[in-house]
Amino acid sequence: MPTGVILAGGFSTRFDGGDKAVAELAGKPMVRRVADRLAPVVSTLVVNCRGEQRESIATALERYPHEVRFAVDPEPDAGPMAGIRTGLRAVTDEYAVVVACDMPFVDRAFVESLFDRAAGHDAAVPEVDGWYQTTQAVYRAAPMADACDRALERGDSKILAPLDELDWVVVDHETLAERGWLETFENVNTRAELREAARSVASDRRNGER
Ligand SMILES: Nc1nc2c(ncn2[C@@H]2O[C@H](COP(=O)(O)OP(=O)(O)OP(=O)(O)O)[C@@H](O)[C@H]2O)c(=O)[nH]1
Repeated sequence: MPTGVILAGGFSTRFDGGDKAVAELAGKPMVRRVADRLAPVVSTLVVNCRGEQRESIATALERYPHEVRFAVDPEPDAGPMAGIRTGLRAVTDEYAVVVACDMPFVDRAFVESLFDRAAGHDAAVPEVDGWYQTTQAVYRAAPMADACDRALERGDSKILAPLDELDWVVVDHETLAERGWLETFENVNTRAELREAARSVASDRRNGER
C-alpha cells in the first residue's frame, strides 16, 4: 500500500493563536482526523512539520495503526511546496497521497480514485473551481521531490512550478461534483471555520455518517 503525507508545517496565522494541526475538531485533533481517514488506504504515514510541532503532533497520533515518520522542515516557512518536497523525501513507496492537516473531511474513496488515476503518471491533481488542489493530490514521490528541488533552486516556490516538468493528470471539477467529492477539500483556516466544521461533524453523526 502507498504512503500518506500530511502537511502540517504552516504557521496557522489565520487561526488566532495555536497550531491548527492539533486543534480539536469535535474532540479529535485535526491531524489525527486526517490520519484516521487515510488509515484504510495507506500503510505508512509521514508528517511534515517544524521541529517544535513534533511533540504535540506525535501525542495526537499516539497508537496510530501504522508506522509514523516525521519529516521536519530543514528551513521553516519555505512554503507548502517545500513542505511537499520534504514530506515526499521521506517516502519509500512509489506513490504517496499528500493531504493538508486542515482538510479533516478527506474522503477515502476519493483518495483511492486518485491513486488509480495517478497510476503510470507522476501525479493526479484535482481541480476545483479552476484551482488545482495540490495539497490533496497523489504524487510519484521521487520525481515530484526532484522537481520541487529544481524549482526551489531556481527560486520558484509556486506550488504548481514542479508540475511543469512532470506527467500529471487532472481530476476535473465536473467529475468531483458528480461523485459527491467536493466536501473532501473543505479546509479549516479560522476558529469560525473550526466551529462550522464541528457542526458538520455533529450533524453527520446524527445521520450516522461520521
Ligand atoms: N512545510 C510547510 N508547510 C506549509 C507552509 N505553509 C503552509 N504549509 C502547509 O500547507 C497547507 C496549506 O496552508 P495554509 O492553509 O495556508 O496553512 P497555514 O500556512 O498554516 O495557515 P495561514 O498561516 O493561516 O495561511 C497546510 O497544511 C500547511 O501546514 C510552510 O511554510 N512550510
